[in-house]
Amino acid sequence: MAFIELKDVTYTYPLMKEPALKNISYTFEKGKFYGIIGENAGGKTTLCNLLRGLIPHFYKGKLRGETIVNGEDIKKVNIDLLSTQIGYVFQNPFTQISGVKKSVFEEIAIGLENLGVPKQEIIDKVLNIAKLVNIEHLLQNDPNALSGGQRQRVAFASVIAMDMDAFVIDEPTSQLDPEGTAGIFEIIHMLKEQGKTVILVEHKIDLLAQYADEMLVMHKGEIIAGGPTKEVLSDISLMEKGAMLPHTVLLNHELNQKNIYLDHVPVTKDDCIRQLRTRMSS
Ligand SMILES: Nc1ncnc2c1ncn2[C@@H]1O[C@H](COP(=O)(O)OP(=O)(O)OP(=O)(O)O)[C@@H](O)[C@H]1O
Repeated sequence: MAFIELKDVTYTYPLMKEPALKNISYTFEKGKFYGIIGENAGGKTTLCNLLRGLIPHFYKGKLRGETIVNGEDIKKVNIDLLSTQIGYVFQNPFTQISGVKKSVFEEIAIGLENLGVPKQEIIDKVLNIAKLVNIEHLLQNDPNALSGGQRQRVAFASVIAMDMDAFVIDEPTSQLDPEGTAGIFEIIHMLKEQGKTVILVEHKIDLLAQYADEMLVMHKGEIIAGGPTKEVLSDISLMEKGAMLPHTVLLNHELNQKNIYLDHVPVTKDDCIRQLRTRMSS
């Protein structure tokens, strides 16, 4: 079932000549996990701003085409209502932290309080999420005195605490080490298992390849490839347009140069190992 439909959308920020998004058409279905990749300044964050309704409700500029959310044109959708349906984890965790709360606990609880959730339910939810995101030990700390990685976890926790239908998440692991990154991916995967729609901008392509149902590749404001993850990431030519591809796809390419061919292009490590084992034992 379609959740967000983009129909030939072109968007130009105020005072800019070049559009940041060009002729974008794509359908995001309910309950799927979408990964967005592409070169720097390719338009990924701008696409997130559109999906979350910040374009056109917050960012003005020139917008052409249609964005349909749950069957309704986004121009007519109430942005406050939308913010209770689609959670947005911003790229910069410093933007997300409210700056007005004295403890991490209060920071995570802020959205739930605004929704009028009963006090005991708020406490249970915050403790639960803090455990999931591994920030229990920070709950009494000042949110403004956290490291970048800690802020990123708190920002992420405060959004997923809201238990929305969909999440637009822009580079949630940029400040995290491999262990922290793997933890965030596990939680995102869990959200998907709960039937949530997840749209994730991320540079860590090997993890995206493992979890995402569909991938979109952006280049100069356009979606140059979009569809099932395996199909999209098998296309080695995307590297010429600045897209990072999984290491296994690069390895497969090297093997092909030496006339060694696997059954299909492996986009995950497990698939690659399986295929190599089969080949070596035959
Ligand atoms: N608020 C803004 N006002 C004017 N131009 C902007 C604004 N935000 C982004 N842009 C421009 O829009 C284009 C797309 O930027 P965007 O941040 O969406 O790309 P991105 O793919 O998310 O990049 P990155 O990977 O570096 O985060 C860039 O040319 C950028 O300079």
